[in-house]
This record gives sequence, structure tokens and C-alpha cells, in this order.
Amino acid sequence: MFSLTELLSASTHPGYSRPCGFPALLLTAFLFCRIIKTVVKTFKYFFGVRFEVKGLENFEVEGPAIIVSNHQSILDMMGLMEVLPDDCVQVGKKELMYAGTVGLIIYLGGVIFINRKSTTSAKMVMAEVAKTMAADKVKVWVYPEGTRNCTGDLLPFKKGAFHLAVQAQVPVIPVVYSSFTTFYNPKKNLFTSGKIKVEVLPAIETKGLTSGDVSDLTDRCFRTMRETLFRLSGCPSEAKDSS
Ligand SMILES: CCCCCCCCCCCCCC(=O)SCCNC(=O)CCNC(=O)[C@H](O)C(C)(C)COP(=O)(O)OP(=O)(O)OC[C@H]1O[C@@H](n2cnc3c(N)ncnc32)[C@H](O)[C@@H]1OP(=O)(O)O
Ligand SMILES: CCCCCCCC/C=C\CCCCCCCC(=O)OC[C@@H](O)COP(=O)(O)O
Repeated sequence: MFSLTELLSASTHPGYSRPCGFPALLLTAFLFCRIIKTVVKTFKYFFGVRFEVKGLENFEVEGPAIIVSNHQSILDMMGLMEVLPDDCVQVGKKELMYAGTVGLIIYLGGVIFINRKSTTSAKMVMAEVAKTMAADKVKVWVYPEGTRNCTGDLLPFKKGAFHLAVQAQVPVIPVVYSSFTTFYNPKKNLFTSGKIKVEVLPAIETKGLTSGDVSDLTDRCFRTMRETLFRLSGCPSEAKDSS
């Protein structure tokens, strides 16, 4: 079985020997992703969630990139499908792979699985991704908070996404979703209709940066995304505090 990542890579890598029936497999993978996107995009009508998206043109960078965004809940999967570029795979925790049908869907969708409990093995996977990004010509979507967080603020960022960007020398594109707290809180059984504002921010270049610059890059991204989160969620005073 071939994941989307392998198929995308196979389509561009000169040394790759193509499996029998390759074009059919590639077409199937693209069709599969299209179907998942189309289906998940209809969920918003059932749940009464509206999306207001700005800055989609910022995805149009040449070549691969790392996309980083805030992660509040399962609802993000609807938000993800609203804006997900066609040439993009996600980084996810390996436990998701064993989640039955959902696991199969995301495996076929090309998700790169990492073991969050082992920094060494996660770093090895990320280093491999950095090496193959250029050949694969794919964008990689990472949730730098590393876990779901529905507090209305950001958790401190993990550094993996930024190491990946620096190692591959590709830009970082931040994406921010406004806070769901006013209309969605599973602990309080609150789920009413609401609007989610999404903003794709301008790419942050990493050309010439080295591993010594990763902390600074992480901080810059964090501050920009936090300000944007508060602005989109209508908390201007907190946005001012963070700057
Ligand atoms: C259409 C398609 C259909 C398909 C369906 C699609 C739906 C898919 C939905 C999927 C949804 C999925 C949603 C989900 O599943 S979200 C959960 C899974 N995702 C993540 O966890 C991603 C974010 N995490 C990271 O990037 C972490 O950094 C990792 C896990 C890598 C390590 O975490 P850790 O906890 O250890 O913390 P740390 O970051 O403080 O790092 C510790 C130290 O290591 C250094 N370091 C870190 N990395 C690197 C590196 N690469 N090279 C060299 N060094 C590196 C780092 O500088 C630091 O050192 P120092 O600076 O303090 O000295
Ligand atoms: C009720 C709303 C419906 C939302 C739409 C769901 C559509 C699902 C269809 C296909 C895509 C399947 C992707 C499901 C992936 C679940 C991602 C997720 O949220 O994983 C949790 C992980 O990040 C962090 O885990 P922890 O917070 O550390 O534990």
C-alpha cells in the first residue's frame, strides 16, 4: 500500500521504480483526498459553523514550506479541510494510526506519524522529512503546540516544526484560527453555531538560518500567531500585552 507522500514522491523522483499500476494508484490517492475534503467540508452545514478565510494567497510560495497552526479540538479538522493546499501532508501523533477507520483514512491521506514520547525518534523522522521535502515538493502542516488546546490562548511552541523549516531551508507559513471558546466547549457540553475566522499569514523566510536561530524563529512565530489569535478572537488588550 502506498501513502500519498510516497506517491507524490514517486511521481517526481527520477530514481524511483514505479510500481505496476502506478498512474491508477496516484489518481486514486488524489481522488481519495478530494473526496475526504469535500465530505468534511459539508460538516459545517450540519454543525452550523461558518468560516471566514483571509490570506489564502500566502500559501502560493514557490516549492515546499512548513505550515504551522493553532490546534484547539477535533473541529480543527473541518478548519483544516477549508484551507488545506493540495500538495500538503500533516504531522500527527502515531496513536492516530491505530484509530480504526479514521487511522486508515489519515494513513492514506499521507500523514507523517511521530512518536511524541520519544524526542530522538521524532527528531529522526523530522530530519528524514526535511531531506525529502524538496524531492517530494510537498508542504508539511505541523501543530507546534503538540496537543489540542482549547483555552483561548496558545501553549508554548515545540521546536520540531522550526528545526524542520531550517533544515530544509523552506519558509514557515503561520495559519491562525480564532478561538472556539464562545461556542464550543465539550467539558461544558456547549456546542452552538458560530463563526471561525482563519488567517493565513505571510511566509517567514528561513534561507541562511542555522540551528542556532531556531529558538528565535520559534519565538517570532509564536508572538505573531498569538497577536493574530487575540485579534481574530476579539481580545485586543491581551494582544497588546504580548507585543
Ligand atoms: C485530505 C487528506 C485526508 C487526510 C486526513 C488529514 C487529517 C490529519 C489530521 C492529523 C492531525 C494530527 C494532529 C496531531 O496529532 S498533533 C500532535 C502531534 N504533532 C506534534 O507533536 C508536532 C509538534 N511537535 C514537535 O514538533 C516536537 O518538537 C517534537 C515532537 C519533535 C519533540 O517534542 P519534545 O516534547 O521533545 O519538545 P521540544 O520541541 O522542546 O524538543 C526538545 C529538544 O529537542 C530539540 N529538537 C526538537 N526537534 C528537533 C529536530 N527536528 N532537530 C533537532 N533538534 C530538535 C529542541 O530544540 C529541544 O532542544 P532545546 O532547544 O531545548 O535545546
Ligand atoms: C464533531 C466535528 C467533526 C469534525 C470532523 C471530523 C472529520 C474526520 C474525517 C477525516 C479526518 C480524520 C482526522 C481525525 C484526526 C483527529 C485529529 C486530532 O484531533 O488528534 C488529536 C491530536 O491532534 C492531539 O492529541 P491530544 O490532544 O494530545 O490527545
